Amino acid sequence: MSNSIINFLSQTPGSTRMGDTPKDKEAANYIAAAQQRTMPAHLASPKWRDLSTSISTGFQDEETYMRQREKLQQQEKSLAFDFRCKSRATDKEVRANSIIQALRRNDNQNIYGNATPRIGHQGQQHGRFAGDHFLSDVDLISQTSLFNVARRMPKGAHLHVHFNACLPPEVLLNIAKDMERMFITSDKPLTSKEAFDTCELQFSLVCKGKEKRGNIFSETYTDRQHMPFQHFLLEFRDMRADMKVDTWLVEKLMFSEDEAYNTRQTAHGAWRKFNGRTRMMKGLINYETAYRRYTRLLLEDFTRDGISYAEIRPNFMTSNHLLQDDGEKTIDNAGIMEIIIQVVEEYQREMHAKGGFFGGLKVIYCTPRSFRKDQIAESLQECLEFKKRWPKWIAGFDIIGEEAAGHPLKHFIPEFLQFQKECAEAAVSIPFLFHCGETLDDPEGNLLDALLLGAKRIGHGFALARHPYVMQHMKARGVCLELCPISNEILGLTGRVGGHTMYELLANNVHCTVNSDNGTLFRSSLSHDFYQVMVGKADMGLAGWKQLILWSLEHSCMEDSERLQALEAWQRQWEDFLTWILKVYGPVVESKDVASN
Ligand SMILES: O=c1[nH]cnc2c1ncn2[C@@H]1O[C@H](CO)[C@@H](O)[C@H]1O
Repeated sequence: MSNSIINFLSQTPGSTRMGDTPKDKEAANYIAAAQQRTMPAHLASPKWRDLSTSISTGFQDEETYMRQREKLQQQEKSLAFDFRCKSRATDKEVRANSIIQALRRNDNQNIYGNATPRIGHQGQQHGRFAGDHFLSDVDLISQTSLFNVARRMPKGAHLHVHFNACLPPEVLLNIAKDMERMFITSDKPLTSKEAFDTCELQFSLVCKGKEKRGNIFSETYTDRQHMPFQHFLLEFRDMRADMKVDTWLVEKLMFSEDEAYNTRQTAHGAWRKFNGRTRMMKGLINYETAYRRYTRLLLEDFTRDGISYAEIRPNFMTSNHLLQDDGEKTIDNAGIMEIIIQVVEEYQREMHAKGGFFGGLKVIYCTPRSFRKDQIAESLQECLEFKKRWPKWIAGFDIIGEEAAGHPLKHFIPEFLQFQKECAEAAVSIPFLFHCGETLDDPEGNLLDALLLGAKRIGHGFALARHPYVMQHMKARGVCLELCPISNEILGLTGRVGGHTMYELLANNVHCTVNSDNGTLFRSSLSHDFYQVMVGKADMGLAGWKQLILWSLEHSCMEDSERLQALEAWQRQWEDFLTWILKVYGPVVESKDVASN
């Protein structure tokens, strides 16, 4: 570089140093020192006090070079998010992790390696691999041993799950089949193959005499006329001999591979399909029988999936109440809370009687971000009332819906501040658990507002990696992220899990948890999200999974006594899980290793 350029770049004329370098150095030392403080004492190196000279670059021989390289690598590893769990791993955990890594290799060879390659552009063949698009791999995933392990793993707390979209679609469709007053509507008559493919269906329970009937399969069908669901099921058979009605309905509710990943799909396009599906779910869940059964089945599903505590997000709207089964009377939001509480308490009693454990469930009061300010104020009021009435059951408050399309957090600042004031006066604590940064770049500054509003956790936070200053503040405050990797992939933030920003966020020691968001629509469960987190990076292991689980318990809204109980139960389950891995997969892996030696 010529001297004149150096002088131009430099703040100090005549200096050979570039511009802000001394300050950058100071800042780098400062950050490294801060990170080092969290490192175990035996690994802390005093040389780190000055980064620019702590590592020499002139080496006389390869051996010295390699020693320095090794040291640097060790120091970097010691800053990794999973280092604490790795360095404290028990013998059993070390063995279980080697088994898990061997299973990953076996799956790559036996499941992905043996599957027929796919044909791409101009006939190019693409081999199958773990970590490819989730919906491309989902059938292979269920055949892998790693997924079997993920399913069996006790996962602690599930902190981000939308209550209307967490169980397989068949569940609500089957309940609806028995409802006499259940009607189906469509935005167009189903008179062509194209109409079957593109129609948007909705369901509603309508009381006697209030329906406006029509036949969805007739040319004259219009204006979302109601067709009894039971008639629809019978007539569908005559219309489509090529397809079972159950299959068709279930497929309507779930994202397909081509829909999510075809080259022309966009994040906004995926959200339009997503919103159509949540509208379809709405009428399937908003009546008493469905709501009760769904709550119960969800608890059973949590137990099967190794989840021992959850904070669920029902969508509360003052304009949208639950119906009684005849479609006549409505049940208000307080009635919804009562149903949830009854069903959960009953389940806990049953579990307890069987010698099992379910650590409980709390509700995150959610309301749409598309609401007007007065509606948000009303929702906040109701949330506060609920907290006073059922202190143990309300975890926090959140606003939901597509972030890029609805109101940003800053739109509601006066309402949020007023709410905080009223909470303080009532001596109750209702943390904000805001959805934000569920975008590539957070153009509206929602992450910043979440920080200023004192949010306890962030739903998603995908964009946080691009905001290092906010990120450092969040770390300092102990804010935790609720990652939803499969959701983010399907809703267009990353092509494949390996490109998810969680790996950068974790590398920066941001506390994170793993969550499923809307498993119904994504063909997934929490086990699938844990699976994806593992296969997204080669260096993920059991210690990483464990740290994410421990953070889920630590950052949940449980009371300390509840948390302690949940942690103790989880520790017992974790030991059983390790024993299970060693027993079931130890012999398989070890005999294979012997065979390949
Ligand atoms: O990832 C998400 N971000 C924001 N809102 C969501 C997400 N998933 C679901 N919902 C919202 O929750 C309601 C029930 O499913 C839906 O209305 C949807 O907009």
